[in-house]
Amino acid sequence: MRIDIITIFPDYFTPLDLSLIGKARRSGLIDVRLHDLRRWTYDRHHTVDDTPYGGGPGMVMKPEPWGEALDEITADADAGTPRLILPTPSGLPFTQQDAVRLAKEPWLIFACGRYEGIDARVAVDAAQRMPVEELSIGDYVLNGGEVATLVIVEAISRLLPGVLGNVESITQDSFAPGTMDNLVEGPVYTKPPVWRGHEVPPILLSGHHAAIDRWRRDEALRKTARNRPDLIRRLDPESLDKRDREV
Ligand SMILES: COc1ccc2nc(C(=O)O)sc2c1
Repeated sequence: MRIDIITIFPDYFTPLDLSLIGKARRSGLIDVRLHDLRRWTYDRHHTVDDTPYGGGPGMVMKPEPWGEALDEITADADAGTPRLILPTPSGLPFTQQDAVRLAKEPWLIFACGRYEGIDARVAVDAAQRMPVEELSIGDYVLNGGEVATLVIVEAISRLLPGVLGNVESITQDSFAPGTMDNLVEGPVYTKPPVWRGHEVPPILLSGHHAAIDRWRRDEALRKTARNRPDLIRRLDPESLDKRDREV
């Protein structure tokens, strides 16, 4: 997968050099390219923003640098057609299902807004040449799209074949499509079996894998009901067995 990130703060993305994603980049599994938006400005101050039409507080990102940046980056005709992701508080909620869907894309471009946002015509103009998605990582506002892009890129990249050593862990993730659809993970434990008087639930030491799987699902249902009743309401009743309904 190729990922282009356009930002006025490229240094925000040094975390993508670390850990499993950094390893995947070095092995060529993921091709991440950072672009400083100011490269497409030509005044002395490399201006990327201006006052909003209609008045109001703050500044809006000018369309010209974005248009030229997207033109140049997407001119790479051999790379196919990218999907443009615009992180914004007003976007559609980004979910694990979106991560699974976007992990199948060959080429993503992230446009990191700052200030009050990017001139709306940038998305309209880009949509004439590629799919465009406005996504939000949550009901709160950040100072820009960089942190949201880091979150989305990590959620997607970890699903790519070869990035995580243990593929099995993906299927047990919270929200993972399939058995964990709309469920959060229950508690996890490791050695020692007793720590400060706190015992690991004996079932986990029993070696009875079917019973352990059942216990884990029970705990996931309990934790989801406690912390995310909104997800419980979304559960497909058909996906619940008799035991699930008793939990
Ligand atoms: C101006 O660009 C922004 C500002 C805040 C913000 N908050 C996001 C979020 O997903 O919460 S994305 C995003 C982009």
